[in-house]
Amino acid sequence: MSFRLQPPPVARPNRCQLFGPGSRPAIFEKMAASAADVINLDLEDSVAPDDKAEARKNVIAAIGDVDWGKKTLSVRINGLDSPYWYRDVVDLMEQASERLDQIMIPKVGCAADIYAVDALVSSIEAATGRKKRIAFEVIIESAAGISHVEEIAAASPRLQAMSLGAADFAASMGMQTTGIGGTQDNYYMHRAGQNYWSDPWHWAQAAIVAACRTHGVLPVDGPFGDFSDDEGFLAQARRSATLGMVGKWAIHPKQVALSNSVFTPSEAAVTEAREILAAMEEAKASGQGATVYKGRLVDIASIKQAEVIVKQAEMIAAG
Ligand SMILES: CC(=O)SCCNC(=O)CCNC(=O)[C@H](O)C(C)(C)COP(=O)(O)OP(=O)(O)OC[C@H]1O[C@@H](n2cnc3c(N)ncnc32)[C@H](O)[C@@H]1OP(=O)(O)O
Ligand SMILES: O=CC(=O)O
Ligand SMILES: [Mg+2]
Repeated sequence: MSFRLQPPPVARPNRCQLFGPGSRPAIFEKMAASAADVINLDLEDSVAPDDKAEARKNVIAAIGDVDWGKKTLSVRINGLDSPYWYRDVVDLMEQASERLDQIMIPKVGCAADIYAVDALVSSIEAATGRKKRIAFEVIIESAAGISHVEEIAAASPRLQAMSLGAADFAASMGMQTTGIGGTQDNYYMHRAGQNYWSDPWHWAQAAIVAACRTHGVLPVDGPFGDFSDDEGFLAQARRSATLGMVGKWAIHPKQVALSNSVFTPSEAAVTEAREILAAMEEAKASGQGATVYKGRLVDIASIKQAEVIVKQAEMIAAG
């Protein structure tokens, strides 16, 4: 371990982030009744330009009026390249109730983007005397965002989570696809007459996880557009969980249970992790740094691996 310790991220469940357009208030109660850990009311790309002002009003009213329970309540503002974002921030911070937890900043390209929003939010917090310090989450969804991912992860103590936005990311990178996440037909290796599909999102996800883990931010997988394809969603989510991501977006309510099922450690995984910890306790008691569990090596690193799963399960249970 480096002399500089890896900071832990915020301890709250983030297995699924359910999105809904701010221009569709009829679904807000349904979002609140869902099993998602995080709710993202959207002012950005699911809202048409003519509806931006109305969506902002809907969202501000719903933050105070709807019972969001214990969920993390986040609003996705418009991008800093738009004429809408400053008004999103000012109105949310001046008019929304203290129930608002978080602001999601889309299409971040560098640390200065977060600095700009932080300066505005900090000033309004001080001027209005808001008690709850607003947290930030960001979306990495551009070539600039992924190129500057580490400085972005380190940009503000407000930053709690970072998502990969596969749709805008693909567009910004010039990728030849209109699919949002998941397997891409033309991304395969060929050998001996067989095609083997590979994962075009993997490198960006791994970069995000590394930046997040370095700076104590939750890494999250973004949208999977084909909400008729449950198996495709599950495969994408399982790859993300295996890489170290803690959750995934749902762009349709049917994806919430799928995401929760993947990002909640299974009973079997938790039992095995506890058994590894017990085996290592026994090994330590007899002066050993390594031992054998079910025919395989476990050592001091295995304690940390097992603790990831046990802590995640305990944090979710505490809820
Ligand atoms: C690339 C990105 O930026 S992704 C993030 C931005 N995108 C979004 O926020 C889109 C979020 N999703 C949606 O807007 C919608 O789910 C759509 C447009 C994809 C589909 O909406 P619909 O055609 O209404 O879906 P469908 O008919 O299957 O809905 C089934 C039920 O779920 C409800 N529902 C639909 N979407 C949502 C949602 N996001 N949250 C909660 N409930 C929802 C519907 O009202 C309907 O309820 P009912 O059974 O009581 O009538
Ligand atoms: O905002 C999300 C995306 O995939 O783009
Ligand atoms: Mg996007």
